[in-house]
Amino acid sequence: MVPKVLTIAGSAAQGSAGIQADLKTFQERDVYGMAAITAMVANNTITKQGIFTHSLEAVEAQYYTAAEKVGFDAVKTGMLFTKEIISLVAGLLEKGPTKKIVVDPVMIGKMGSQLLRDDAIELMKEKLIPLAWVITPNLHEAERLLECGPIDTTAAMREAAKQLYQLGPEYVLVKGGSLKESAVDVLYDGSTFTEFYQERINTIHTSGAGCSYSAAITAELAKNKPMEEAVDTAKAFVTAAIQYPLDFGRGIGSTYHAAYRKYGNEVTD
Ligand SMILES: Nc1ncnc2c1ncn2[C@@H]1O[C@H](COP(=O)(O)OP(=O)(O)O)[C@@H](O)[C@H]1O
Ligand SMILES: Cc1ncc(COP(=O)(O)OP(=O)(O)O)c(N)n1
Repeated sequence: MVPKVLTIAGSAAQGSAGIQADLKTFQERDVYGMAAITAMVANNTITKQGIFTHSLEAVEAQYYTAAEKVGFDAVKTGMLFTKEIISLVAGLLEKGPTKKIVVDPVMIGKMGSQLLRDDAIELMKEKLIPLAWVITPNLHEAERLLECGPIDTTAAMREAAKQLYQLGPEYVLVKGGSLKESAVDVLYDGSTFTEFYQERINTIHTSGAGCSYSAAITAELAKNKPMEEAVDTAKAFVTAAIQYPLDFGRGIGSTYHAAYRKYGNEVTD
């Protein structure tokens, strides 16, 4: 039986991020993907149509449909948007079938949408992050969670990972996609740091990188891969997706989810 995974996240109508990125990634990584949609984001770099949330009842109903009919071996959360949705999702996952919970604390999209309300950050720290197997903040998200100044070196990322670990997850993965020199991510398990290094690829078309990375980690965890191996595979997957991006000719384009399958992970200049 193929491993089964659920994403609880927002829909990104333009296709590069959110639920759309998660499901494409799950398919590429050969796991059975399911989705409970929290909100619909109808924004891109050209047009801003808005964000439309689902009711709590609708989010819960989707969760139970996936959990009861199919079940899941790992789950990830993405855009949760409000305190109310965070509270609901934390309650569901606390009683859920697996501890393999990947929390991507999505806050602001690269196209400028606010995907988590400011007044929801505290609850995310209190209720959701302590349930996580791994959290995957980017540098901005780590700064907001810790209410600290700029995290812009690998030394600062290590310190941030240590402090975030105090919130209760089993692992912290701080993503350095916005570092100037290189794209290094730092994994911390409470005692050991592991760095995942990649030279910076010169492109603006990285929309969906974070979602696809955490979705790939979720897929590998569902296959019972240990955390380091899961992150290593996911890093190769997302690196290929960034190296062969989709440029739609207007604004920021998308990471390409099929790239790892088609071209492997040989990064060329
Ligand atoms: N230009 C780039 N070149 C290579 N890797 C990148 C680049 N931008 C982001 N990454 C990698 O993509 C993954 C997602 O990181 P990041 O872009 O920081 O997340 P988010 O999309 O949540 O902001 C990380 O592994 C990061 O190191
Ligand atoms: C609906 C929705 N969810 C999450 C994101 C953020 O995606 P991410 O891959 O972390 O980053 P960018 O897409 O902003 O590069 C999103 N944009 N939309």
